[in-house]
Amino acid sequence: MKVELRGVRKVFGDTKALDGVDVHFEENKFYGLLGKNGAGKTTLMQLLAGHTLPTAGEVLLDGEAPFNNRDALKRVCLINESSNFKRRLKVKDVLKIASLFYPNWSRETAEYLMEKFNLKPGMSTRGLSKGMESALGIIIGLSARADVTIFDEPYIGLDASARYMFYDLLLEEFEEHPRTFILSTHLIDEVSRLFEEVVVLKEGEVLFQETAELMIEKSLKVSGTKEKVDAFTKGKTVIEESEMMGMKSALVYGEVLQLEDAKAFGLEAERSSMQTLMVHLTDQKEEKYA
Ligand SMILES: Nc1ncnc2c1ncn2[C@@H]1O[C@H](COP(=O)(O)OP(=O)(O)OP(=O)(O)O)[C@@H](O)[C@H]1O
Repeated sequence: MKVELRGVRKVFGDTKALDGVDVHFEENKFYGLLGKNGAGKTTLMQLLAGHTLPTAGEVLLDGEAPFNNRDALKRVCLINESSNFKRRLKVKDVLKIASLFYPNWSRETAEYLMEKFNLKPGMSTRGLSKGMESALGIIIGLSARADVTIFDEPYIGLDASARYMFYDLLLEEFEEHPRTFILSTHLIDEVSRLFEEVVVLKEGEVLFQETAELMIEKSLKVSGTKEKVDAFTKGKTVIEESEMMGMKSALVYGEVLQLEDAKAFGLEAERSSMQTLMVHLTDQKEEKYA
């Protein structure tokens, strides 16, 4: 399923949640949707899932708007931060309802994941802990096998080992039953190995859309004497630097840079993590590194 937003604006009162967003998501690719708090990630995902209408512009799933479009919505599954199952239902009833809505629903996957997350069919949704609620959301998201599967920080309350199990399950599902995954998270380094492509939002706009590999190859953290670091970084875009007693380190971003080039300068050099890059790129006042 081809997914795109064209010139999308979404305004809430005086707040521009999205402001002229053009972005596309290809079939069967794994995307990270990143940005600081309030950047517009949830708004974008809700537009894709047809939960709301854009103020201007178009949201298109295979050329059709998802809002009020039952056929399109059956092919998209959005799992939120905490799905908040407010009604008094049993876990098995929630799964039954989901299975009736999503045409590609996999009962085997649901059963397998229930075991993995230790959820029992007879449990009442009211009595679930935050982590169990998140697990139930994840079970629905993966068992639905929707062409476009979107997770908006779905791990609230899950401990580290359950989160890593979730990432492994995502990878397993992606390999065995490819579909488009869009995952929004602030725990970037935990999951960045899964991303093929990254869409970064900043203040309601797309800062960039890039392959994860290229994003990392465009970063270089160098350290050494101030003199050598300054000589190496001259003419390059430094997004973060620090100095102490004549020694300096700098994070450079923007063009594909080789570790060997920095080492030939007598510097220590390494790639940045995606999380560190995101912190500095989205904190920049001007987008001078594009
Ligand atoms: N229903 C709403 N009513 C009013 N303002 C809203 C509403 N939904 C979102 N906003 C505002 O739109 C902006 C973007 O919010 P959004 O939730 O999309 O950001 P986000 O990137 O998902 O943030 P976070 O990482 O904190 O979840 C914020 O300023 C937010 O306050």
